[in-house]
Amino acid sequence: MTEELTLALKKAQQILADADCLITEEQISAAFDRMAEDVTAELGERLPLIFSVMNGGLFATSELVKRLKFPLEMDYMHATRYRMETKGGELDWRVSPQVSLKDRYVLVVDDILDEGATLAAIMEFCRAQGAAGVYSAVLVDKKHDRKAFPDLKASFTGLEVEDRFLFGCGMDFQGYFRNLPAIYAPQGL
Ligand SMILES: O=P(O)(O)OC[C@H]1O[C@H](OP(=O)(O)OP(=O)(O)O)[C@H](O)[C@@H]1O
Ligand SMILES: Nc1nc2[nH]cnc2c(=O)[nH]1
Repeated sequence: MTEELTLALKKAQQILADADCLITEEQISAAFDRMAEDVTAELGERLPLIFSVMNGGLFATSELVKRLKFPLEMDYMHATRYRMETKGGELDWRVSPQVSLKDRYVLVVDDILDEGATLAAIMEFCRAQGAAGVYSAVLVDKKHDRKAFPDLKASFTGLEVEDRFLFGCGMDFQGYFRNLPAIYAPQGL
């Protein structure tokens, strides 16, 4: 490995060693079980189109769909507004859905609803495309009063979490740790 990569590895290892685990793997798994039950009750007979919001939504989508035992279709979209930062900026639409949403029941899956600007824009886009019903599922909803509009909620929420910068379960810290099966907050953030 290059010296640069070795340094990056050591730094990342230290961040993880110092981080607080806020939600355990067992709690995450139980949350996905509950969400899957609720999604099945609502969409099990609707042949839904499930969209993963890349990159953060990949983990949650995988965990959710493997618990859904009914016919559905999967696709993805890519919108980002945090990039390598811990504060959100303008929403950058990188990939729009490539399939028709007209008359379809759509479920948008993401890792986190924080301020909600990302999800709100995606939901509006899906409605404008003529979807018959637009639903959202997020693994975590961050508790604070900075939502894009009051009472903004996902249709299906796994867990509520305190107002700290999070990583794990799809969420990255400086590009790392999306793979971790539990949720952490770095020291000091
Ligand atoms: O509720 P908001 O404040 O809008 O934030 C939530 C969004 O932020 C993260 O994406 P990010 O922009 O970091 O892109 P990524 O998924 O590629 O990491 C996350 O995956 C959500 O899509
Ligand atoms: N990794 C990460 N991405 C986010 N996007 C919005 N909030 C967060 C957060 O707490 N962590």
